[in-house]
Amino acid sequence: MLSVRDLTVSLGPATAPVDIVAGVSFELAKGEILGLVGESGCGKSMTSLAVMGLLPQPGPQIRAGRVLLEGSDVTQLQPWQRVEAGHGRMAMIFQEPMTSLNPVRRIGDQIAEAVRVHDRVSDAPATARARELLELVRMPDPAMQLSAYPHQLSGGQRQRIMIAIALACRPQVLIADEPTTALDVTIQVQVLGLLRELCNRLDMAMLFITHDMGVIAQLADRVSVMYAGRIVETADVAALFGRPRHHYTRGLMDCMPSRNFGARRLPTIAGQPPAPGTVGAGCVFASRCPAVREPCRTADPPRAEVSRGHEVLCAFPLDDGGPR
Ligand SMILES: Nc1ncnc2c1ncn2[C@@H]1O[C@H](COP(=O)(O)OP(=O)(O)OP(=O)(O)O)[C@@H](O)[C@H]1O
Repeated sequence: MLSVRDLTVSLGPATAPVDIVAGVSFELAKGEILGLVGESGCGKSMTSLAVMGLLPQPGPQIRAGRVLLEGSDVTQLQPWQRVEAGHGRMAMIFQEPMTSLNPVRRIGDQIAEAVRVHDRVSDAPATARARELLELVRMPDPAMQLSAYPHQLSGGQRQRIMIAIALACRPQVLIADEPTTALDVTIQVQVLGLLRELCNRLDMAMLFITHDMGVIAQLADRVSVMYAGRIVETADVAALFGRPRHHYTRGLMDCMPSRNFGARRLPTIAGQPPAPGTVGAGCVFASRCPAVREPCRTADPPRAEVSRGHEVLCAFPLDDGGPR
């Protein structure tokens, strides 16, 4: 459904670009959920905005690579140009629904507006579809919610409204950028359950961005781990959590509270990721890697398929990361 190949997003002039996303590739099949996980600043949001055609302007630019939606190259098209050209549909939801919802317009009007734009229908069918969308995202009493204002809803309900608006274009691919981070844990579980159900029911693919390994474990089918603008490991969720092969992935797992029950202090990965523009030759993780060897500091690591569907960007991957 979606194929991203060698995507590179850069800041600065073309003569001296600073890469904030460097050669990112992934594939997303119908109905599949791919988790994109990594610490703050590693380039998750820039990757998703580049895929959507929504990079902030002026600012970062796609310098290389391709975004293929059902085989059509949409790399340089704005979202509305994609729809007009019949290149399929993608939608995105963000962390804080209040920054996307208009506080002085009723929920029904905001959903119906999205329906009118995409389906080119008049007010009555748009409102009927808005109600259907509220039912689809399992809002209680949809008829009444149509006339509510955003401030009358809880955080979880507002995120359901954003999902309803995103579904108005009948997306083949939904990109969710930390949509549950601001919600408390019980509501988070409900919204994650809803997203999973919608992917199954609508055969919709989802790229789910988070810094939370626990959320990935609950929700995703496959996971890509990102570090300093690169995808360093991709695998099925079971393979990645059961047998991580990149030293960074192992480090992230070692930091998970659920794996350190009762510990007085959580382990950390010493050091900081390199700032964009300071990346030199060799592996980007070399300065923090507990297993670094001399070649890692000078030669770019190879991308190897260590088992079927399990890729790792490392010259000396872990081979003993069995179940822990
Ligand atoms: N509009 C912008 N202009 C210039 N640089 C930016 C812009 N937005 C982000 N960056 C930089 O690009 C890099 C990647 O940022 P990005 O927001 O994609 O990271 P992230 O992994 O999504 O982090 P977070 O989880 O904190 O959102 C960072 O170094 C960030 O400082």
